[in-house]
Amino acid sequence: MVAPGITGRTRPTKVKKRANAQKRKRDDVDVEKLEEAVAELDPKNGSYSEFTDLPLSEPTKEGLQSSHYAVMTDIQAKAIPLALQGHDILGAAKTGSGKTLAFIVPVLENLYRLQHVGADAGLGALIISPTRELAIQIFDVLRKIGRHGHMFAAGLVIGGKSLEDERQALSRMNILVGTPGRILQHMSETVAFNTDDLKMLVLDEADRTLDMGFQRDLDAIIEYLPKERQTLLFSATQSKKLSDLARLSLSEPEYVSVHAEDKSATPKTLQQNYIVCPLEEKLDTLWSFIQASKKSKIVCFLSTAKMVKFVYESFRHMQPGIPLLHLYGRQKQGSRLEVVSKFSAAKYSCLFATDVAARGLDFPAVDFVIQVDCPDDADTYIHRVGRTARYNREGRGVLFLAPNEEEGMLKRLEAKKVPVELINVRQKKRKSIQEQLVHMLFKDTELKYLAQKAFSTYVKSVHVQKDKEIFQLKEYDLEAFAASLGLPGAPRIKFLRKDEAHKRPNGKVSDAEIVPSDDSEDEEDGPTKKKVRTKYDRMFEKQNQDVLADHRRNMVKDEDDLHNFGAAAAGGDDDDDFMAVKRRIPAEEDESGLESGSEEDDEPAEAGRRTVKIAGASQPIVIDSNRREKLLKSKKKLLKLKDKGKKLVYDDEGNPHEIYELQDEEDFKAKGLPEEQRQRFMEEAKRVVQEADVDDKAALKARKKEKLRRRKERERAEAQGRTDTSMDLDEQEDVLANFRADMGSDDDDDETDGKPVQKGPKKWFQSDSEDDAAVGGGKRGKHGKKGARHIQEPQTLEDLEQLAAGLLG
Ligand SMILES: Nc1ncnc2c1ncn2[C@@H]1O[C@H](COP(=O)(O)OP(=O)(O)OP(=O)(O)O)[C@@H](O)[C@H]1O
Repeated sequence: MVAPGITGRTRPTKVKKRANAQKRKRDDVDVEKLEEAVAELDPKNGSYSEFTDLPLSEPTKEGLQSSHYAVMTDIQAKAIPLALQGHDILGAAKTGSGKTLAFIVPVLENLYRLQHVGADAGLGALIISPTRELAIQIFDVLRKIGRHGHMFAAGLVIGGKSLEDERQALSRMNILVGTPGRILQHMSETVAFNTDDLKMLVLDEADRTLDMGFQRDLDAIIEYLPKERQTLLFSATQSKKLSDLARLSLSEPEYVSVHAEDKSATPKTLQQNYIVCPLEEKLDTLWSFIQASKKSKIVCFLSTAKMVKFVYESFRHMQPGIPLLHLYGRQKQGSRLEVVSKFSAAKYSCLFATDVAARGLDFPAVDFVIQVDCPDDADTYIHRVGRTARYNREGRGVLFLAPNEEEGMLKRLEAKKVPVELINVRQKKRKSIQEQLVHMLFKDTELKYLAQKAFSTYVKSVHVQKDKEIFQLKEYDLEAFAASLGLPGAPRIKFLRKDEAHKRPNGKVSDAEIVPSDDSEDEEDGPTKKKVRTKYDRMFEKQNQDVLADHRRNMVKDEDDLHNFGAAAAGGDDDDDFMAVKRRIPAEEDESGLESGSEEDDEPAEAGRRTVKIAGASQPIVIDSNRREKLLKSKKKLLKLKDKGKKLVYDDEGNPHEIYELQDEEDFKAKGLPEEQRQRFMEEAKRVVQEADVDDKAALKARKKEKLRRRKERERAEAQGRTDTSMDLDEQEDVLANFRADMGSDDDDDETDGKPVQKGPKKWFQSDSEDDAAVGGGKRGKHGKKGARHIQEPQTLEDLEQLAAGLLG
């Protein structure tokens, strides 16, 4: 077996070539015999118990033997003979019962008998898994069994690697294991990837690969495949949905369900319990459980990636005395693989995971599966709990159910034949970690932010649950839940309808509004999904996130919110609901008095943030969201940003002084008694005003005279039949003055960068360029009136800055 995805193929030497040719001859003889023996198999009545009872090729037998597989499991004994004969199969068997070999063996054998081998043969079998980890695991089993003399080229395409490298190898592959997104990407982009001669399609975790999350990718993949092929579907929770069978064009499929008659849908060696635990006690209970089980291997399932990260990070800080690991879909490929291999190898460890680890993963010797957050449905429960008690080993599962989830979930489990028994938590042994969390969150802003995100994503995950008999958001005490995470209050969450979300001016739907389902985590390399930095990366880059944490009454408080909330709780159409986390701009950012509240909660910090110096504002203004930018475009808001201007007077040397400056005490005393000084000041002020009054009256008289003269002149001209459309200088001045007043500018604030600006009519006769600069690039007025300033709507941030400078400077 050669695996181009993992190891390179070496150039065959002459000796090797000869050996290969001899082997092929032997294989030809072998193949004929095998074909006859397979045709004689009696899958329905035959009592095959060991692999050696089946007509298998020598390389496969060797592979099985070297891996110490001798006795077949039930599903293997029933499914393999049927599959060898070319039947389509719907295989259902409990978790950990050996379904992987039930399809790996037929894949190797059927292609072997067809001699579908070598680069010219093209792709013979395609094995699809919903997650990368599971695909890797399947590929490992394939390699283990196929490495003893099989000549197939096998590859693994799961994303996270160079597309180009995979492309090179794809054209030579006979067997391919991969995730739907990446496979489809190659099918549509890699010319040399030819699936025309595909003989077998295998879907592991078939109910999952066929469900909504993968539907589009899978349907597109099937379009590329020949209709004449063998299809094998396996899962612990197999469905016989006719629509799925039609989609896959199965021909008279054999339904192999080996445990259908069993009393329980879960392994016999599995002990299953549940505890009733209010949301706000979950973390305390989990911590206390881990403390009491340090010499164990534990998998804890939580409903969202943020919750996984928060629990992992906070528990790690508290040094639990057992190695902790965490796994979720959007983790970097490298660390995901590292986590899986570390946990597989560990004797004692606790893994916090989303449902990305729920299916198929074969971690050896897991003692406990703790379902901290209630699973979406009974099938998810079965897969999660199936990470323990695999292949006849013992294991324990504990399900945490909030009081309101108990009845509904038990009903679902019973319907699926899952026996769970109630146990109680010893309250004396339960230690509260709330105080520690509060302390940690107080000291660590990033952890606090993570707690807030954990809270909001959890609430979202409950809100979008389909089964409203189990999940009723209003039944949870969210304020107490927030407190149990160490938060001072429940972050504000606003529920938006989808149409509302689309009403946003920029047409964007923020990250916070997009309700993440863990489905989307499972497989992230689809052609439509752009590879971005993980949210984890972004989160830790984000600074100043000292946010949220308002009181519960701020949550879901207005009528609309309650309406939406109620609709969802009443089992309304969930798909029509969107939610957004409302983030408050922290006090230190909000000193400008800008209206707070941003929905761009999860935007990358660097990408979304710009710092703008607004003229007249004492501090640079951080523009960290579209909303904030929009606010800055409002003239009113801009004025608020500006510092209050100071009145200055200038001495004869041109030095500025504040109007009221404190004098030196000695100088003050030297000028006489305060009352005398006041008198003198009043007299002086009176004299100045009187003088000014005389001047003003004279000026006014002169202006009136001049006005009168001009009017008379105009009338004379009119009487003589002359027309003059030019505007009176004084009238023009008035228009400008009014305009200026309309703009709300304050004459007293005429300072730019601390330099005084000359007052008086001169200002209104600036050159065009000066004028433009003063109004942020605004051109002359519509009617081309000289000097009249037309304010253009700012289009860009630069426009906005110039406008701000013009208005305030
Ligand atoms: N015939 C066999 N003899 C001994 N061990 C076996 C045999 N078949 C499978 N196993 C072992 O049983 C374990 C579970 O097998 P496998 O992962 O295929 O289970 P599964 O049915 O696919 O489980 P899940 O439903 O969780 O995906 C593996 O460790 C595998 O090596």
